[in-house]
Amino acid sequence: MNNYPYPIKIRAVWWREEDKSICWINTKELPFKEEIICSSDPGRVAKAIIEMEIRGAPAIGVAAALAIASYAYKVKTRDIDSFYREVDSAINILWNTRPTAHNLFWALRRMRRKLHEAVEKGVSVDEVVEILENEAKNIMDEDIRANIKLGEYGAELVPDNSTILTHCNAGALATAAFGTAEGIMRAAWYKGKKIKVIATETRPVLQGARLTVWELVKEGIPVTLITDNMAGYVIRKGLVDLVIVGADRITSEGYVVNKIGTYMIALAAKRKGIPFYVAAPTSTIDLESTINDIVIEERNPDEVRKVLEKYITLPDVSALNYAFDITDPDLVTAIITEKGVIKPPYNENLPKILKK
Ligand SMILES: CSC[C@H]1O[C@H](OP(=O)(O)O)[C@H](O)[C@@H]1O
Repeated sequence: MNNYPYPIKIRAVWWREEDKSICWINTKELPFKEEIICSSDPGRVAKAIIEMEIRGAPAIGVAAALAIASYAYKVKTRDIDSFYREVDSAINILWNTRPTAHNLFWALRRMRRKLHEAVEKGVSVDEVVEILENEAKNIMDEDIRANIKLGEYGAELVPDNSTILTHCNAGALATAAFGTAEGIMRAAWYKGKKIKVIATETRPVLQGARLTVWELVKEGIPVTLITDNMAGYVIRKGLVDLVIVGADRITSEGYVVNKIGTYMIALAAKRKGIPFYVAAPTSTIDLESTINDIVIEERNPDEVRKVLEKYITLPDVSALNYAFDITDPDLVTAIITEKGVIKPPYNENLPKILKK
């Protein structure tokens, strides 16, 4: 299952064989505390996703799949119809955690399909449990391999001695391992390219300051932290050679849904004439969706009113908290996936690459 071509130093979520549970690093506590939590309770995993202990589109999908496989071991009934109902209700709990990342629904559809197919075949509960475990582990392993593959494709686009700006965290802490945007940085670094990274802090949850900085320091990759509102100036000043970000959903037209603030960075990159790359496994791409189907998660406004749980404004002031924004296809230089680098026109080229 393993033998990956690069060292896997950080994982966001993983399977614990001894008790068939899902484990995760609680990203809310990073960078100052590395807390590991394990559970077989889909409700507890759902809470972890909602409260962003587990976050990042691919990581959310892998976590949901592992949670279903783990819960299946704990269901007591041997009656297949009751078993189906219990596992299906667990899928619904995880389905309703966060609305934007396509990977969550992509992973849960795979688990539900395996469950349905197995029950239709009339296999025993024990056999269904094993099928679900295998599917969840495949989803996790496929994610890691996809990140490594897209990392290698992307590394070819990274000039030696270049400075990459990234937003939020699309790293090992947003995926099963290795990362997407940070996966490209890792692959380039392992291939000996002398890269530097500028990471935005990424208000309000500070994924950049807390997670991307922590990840890149652990890898020994030079990283400089900036505030979100510095991004435009450092690009204008010529300190950035290329931008690489992750994605939570990519529509059939090539609209990219990503962390709030991505759109402004894409506009600045376009104005400066530097490449703006989006790194995402194909599990992020939803060819069935258009811009009209995008749901932008609105989170608790207190995340905006506070920094690290301390109010920075009047507690009852009105506040908006959009977790994501939408970047137009014409601002995206290329979409880098495990199946290759996709160039515009995306509405034509996305289907071609996904059929490969
Ligand atoms: C590798 S995709 C990571 C993607 O997910 C993040 O959002 P969140 O931290 O709210 O889950 C962000 O949009 C990243 O680009």
